[in-house]
Amino acid sequence: MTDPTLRVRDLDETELLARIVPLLPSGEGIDVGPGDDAAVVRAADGRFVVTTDVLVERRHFRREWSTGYDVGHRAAVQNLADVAAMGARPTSMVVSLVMPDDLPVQWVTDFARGLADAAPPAVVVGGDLSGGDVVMVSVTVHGDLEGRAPVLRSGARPGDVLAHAGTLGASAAGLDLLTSGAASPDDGAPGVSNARSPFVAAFLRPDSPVAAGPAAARAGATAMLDVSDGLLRDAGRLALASGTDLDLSEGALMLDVTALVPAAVEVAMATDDPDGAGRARTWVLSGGEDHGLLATFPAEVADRGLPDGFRVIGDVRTPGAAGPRVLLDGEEPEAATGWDHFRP
Ligand SMILES: Nc1ncnc2c1ncn2[C@@H]1O[C@H](COP(=O)(O)OP(=O)(O)O)[C@@H](O)[C@H]1O
Ligand SMILES: Cc1ncc(C[n+]2csc(CCOP(=O)(O)OP(=O)(O)O)c2C)c(N)n1
Ligand SMILES: [Mg+2]
Repeated sequence: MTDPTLRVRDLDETELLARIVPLLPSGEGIDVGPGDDAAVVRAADGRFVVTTDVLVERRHFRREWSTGYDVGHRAAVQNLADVAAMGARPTSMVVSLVMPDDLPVQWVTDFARGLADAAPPAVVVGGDLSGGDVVMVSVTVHGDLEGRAPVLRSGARPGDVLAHAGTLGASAAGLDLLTSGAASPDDGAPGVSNARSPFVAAFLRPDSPVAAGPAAARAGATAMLDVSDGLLRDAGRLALASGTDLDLSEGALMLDVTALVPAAVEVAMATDDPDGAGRARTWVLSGGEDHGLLATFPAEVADRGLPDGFRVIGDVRTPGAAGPRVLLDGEEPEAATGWDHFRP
């Protein structure tokens, strides 16, 4: 265990890297890993998938709530989900970390451990360190299409089924539990938080069904994306790209809503809100950061059986005069809200 009083400013960059790099996952297919000016990674397919996302302190996480381990885990998962949503297998990632100089070194090594636990099947081949006023993480992940066509957002066709793999609303429930003060994350072991509430855990360390992405592609998924900003908002993006309507079934989402009712009641009690249970439905429809996979499949594929983890939550329809949009049991939802960085 690192001395908890040791700060990033007590070490130089080389010493800090010497503590981080041995913790990172390495593996096959890498000709040059961390330590040179750049990495060299083999790309068997002749193409590679690449995606990047940032996490910014106070915008995506708070250090009072998230340990370094949590942030490392989340940074990996958020990016792996984007590769999976193309139908690809994640292979390698580069990770950049900006941090204030009073950040404990233990936070940084916990970050590396969280990253290492969530990254597989991807390995870490490099990154960058810099000082800054807040903690900021940028991850770029590469993926292997294994000879298949990528699964785009634009391929849904009327008659396809709409399916989802992963959880819906649990992360948003966890965020509201923490924001309202109904739950606290500090009941875990130091370093690796061990939140007692499964919802808080879902928020701090989301779990994306990464292997379901390539499985969906192999099964013939026509379109796919990961749900980061909320089901209605992200489904709207898929509908627009495909030029179709997507009709969600309220009944198919009932179990997701029911699972969140205990959390909704806790938040309602903490905030004196009489419409407590209504929150559960809002979390399912508009909560983000669960990083489940939303995909469309031809009806024949659904008849034969969808890949593991996927279940039908709606269908794809010819758009009406209003243009491509998302419906709930055939009706326009009251408010298609979700996360937007510039118009919250
Ligand atoms: N600064 C940027 N420069 C170029 N392309 C960008 C930039 N920011 C976002 N994009 C692209 O816009 C699309 C949507 O981004 P985003 O909403 O972050 O996707 P996701 O939710 O999958 O992470 C992606 O294809 C992304 O690569
Ligand atoms: C402290 C804090 N407040 C609010 C949120 C909620 N939140 C922040 S970003 C976001 C949406 C997903 O992030 P984004 O950067 O849009 O990811 P992308 O769509 O690019 O994958 C949500 C729901 C949070 N995670 N942490
Ligand atoms: Mg993004």
